[in-house]
Amino acid sequence: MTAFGPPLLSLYLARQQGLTAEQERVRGYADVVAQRSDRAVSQMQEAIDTLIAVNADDVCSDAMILRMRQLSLRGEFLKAVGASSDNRLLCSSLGLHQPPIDLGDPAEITVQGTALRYTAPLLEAEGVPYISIARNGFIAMAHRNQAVDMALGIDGAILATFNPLNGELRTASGDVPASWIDRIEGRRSTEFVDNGYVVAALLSDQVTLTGAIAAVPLRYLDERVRQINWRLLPFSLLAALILTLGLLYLARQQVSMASQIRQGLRRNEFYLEYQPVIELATGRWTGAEALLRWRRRNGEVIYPDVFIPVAENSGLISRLSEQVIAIIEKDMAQFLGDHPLMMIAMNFSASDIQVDTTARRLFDMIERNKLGSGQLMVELTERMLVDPDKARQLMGQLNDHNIPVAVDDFGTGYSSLSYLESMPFDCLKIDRLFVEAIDRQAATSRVVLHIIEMAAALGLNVVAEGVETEGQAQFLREHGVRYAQGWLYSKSLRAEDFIAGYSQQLNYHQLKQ
Ligand SMILES: Nc1nc2c(ncn2[C@@H]2O[C@@H]3COP(=O)(O)O[C@H]4[C@@H](O)[C@H](n5cnc6c(=O)[nH]c(N)nc65)O[C@@H]4COP(=O)(O)O[C@H]3[C@H]2O)c(=O)[nH]1
Repeated sequence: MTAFGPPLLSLYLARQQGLTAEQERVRGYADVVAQRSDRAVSQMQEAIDTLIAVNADDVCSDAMILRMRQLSLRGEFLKAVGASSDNRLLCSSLGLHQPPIDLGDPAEITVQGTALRYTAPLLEAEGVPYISIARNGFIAMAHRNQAVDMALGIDGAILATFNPLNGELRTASGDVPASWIDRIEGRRSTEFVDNGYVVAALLSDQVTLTGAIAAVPLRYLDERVRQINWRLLPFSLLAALILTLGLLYLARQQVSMASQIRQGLRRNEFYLEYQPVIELATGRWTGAEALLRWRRRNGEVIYPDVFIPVAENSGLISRLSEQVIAIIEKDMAQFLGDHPLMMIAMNFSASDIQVDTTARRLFDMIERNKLGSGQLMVELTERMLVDPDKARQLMGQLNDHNIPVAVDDFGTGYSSLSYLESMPFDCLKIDRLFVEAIDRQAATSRVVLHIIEMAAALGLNVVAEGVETEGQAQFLREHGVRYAQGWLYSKSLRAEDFIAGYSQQLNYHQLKQ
């Protein structure tokens, strides 16, 4: 499934890249339209300025008409230049108009007094409307569609100009929905996809206030995306291959770690360390948590966070749990017999809840060594309680054998108070995360108080995990927590070091009394 990621991503990227490129292209066309429109207007303005500057008494004299002809030939957009009065064309570069041609009312008159017409007729016979601007008795005309009359070689492309002040279309080479003009909304330019077209609309910032629009049918975008896709395909296939190989490698690693665990079990490479649990009020050692370690032949020590998940996924965890029980028996049976108030806690995994072989091994071991009630404790994490019926059944069996049960890493899972209430726990272990927060005055530090209150309400013993500072210990003591473990007191110790350490602290406390 993951291998589909790169090709899908490349399809998405091709579409995005294609759209950006197509929008740039369409924007370029709109730019050209605006520039042509500006050039036409500035040529018309210049022609009018030239005629005004002559300051002729007779604006339609032969000399003036000759001048008009010269001017109209000069600019590529100009079609005619003339003199007008009272909305009538008196004469132009085409000659004297007898009678004068009626121009009709202007469509707009600018603040400078320039009259604009978008449909001014020049010669009725031609029947082609011209745009014109008129000022101070002179008029200049250009072909109305000149700005948008370009051979783009794109079937179905639309070019248009509009008046940004009132949103009216001036010239267009196809159907332009009014909504395209509205989309500019106070911006200088915008690009979008609408109604089957990639559209660009912009305002000219040159001589005149002109809006320009260019639109190209979407099928050209699809073509572009196809081209980009072909270019990206080799890379996406390569990425898919690398990803697949990476996943295969990880899977093989898992498989090979599983076979190494099997080998480790055969070679007795696993051992336990014991982290003392102390009574917060006195500092006395009351027991320990057994933590599994794996020392490989090359001397490398591997921690449970690495190998426990692999053992769980490959069905090896029960064999590990059995080994833990066997090691506790070897390391601690004698010690526990000699110190009936000491307790060792071991971690159960999720599958130890599903099948009761681990529990039965534990009962046998306790019986064989005649260990006292509560000398072995089992820790279950909240996440293991997803099957509450199985969990309750196991806890019932453990209680019958006087084995207390602790809920481990409390607060990191999803248990609610009511959920916790329905499970016969004896002890609650506060996760290191909440203990760490005590010193930092973070919002999480308030959570620890709720956890303590909850445990008190349910009559549970509380052990705080990961205590590293005297400040944390003080806080926990003040709030009624009885037990703790953490580096403030001791890291986890090999069995012989734990036993030696226990004797030392016992002597210390006896001397103190
Ligand atoms: N930073 C800090 N860490 C502290 C401190 N005090 C203790 N720790 C570490 O916190 C972890 C406590 O064990 P856990 O919450 O039961 O969490 C355990 C437990 O869930 C699991 N585990 C360990 N041994 C076994 C085992 O025999 N069977 C199973 N199923 N799981 C085990 O692996 C987890 C990790 O164990 P470890 O790596 O040994 O890590 C241990 C311990 O070394 C402290 O003051 N500061």
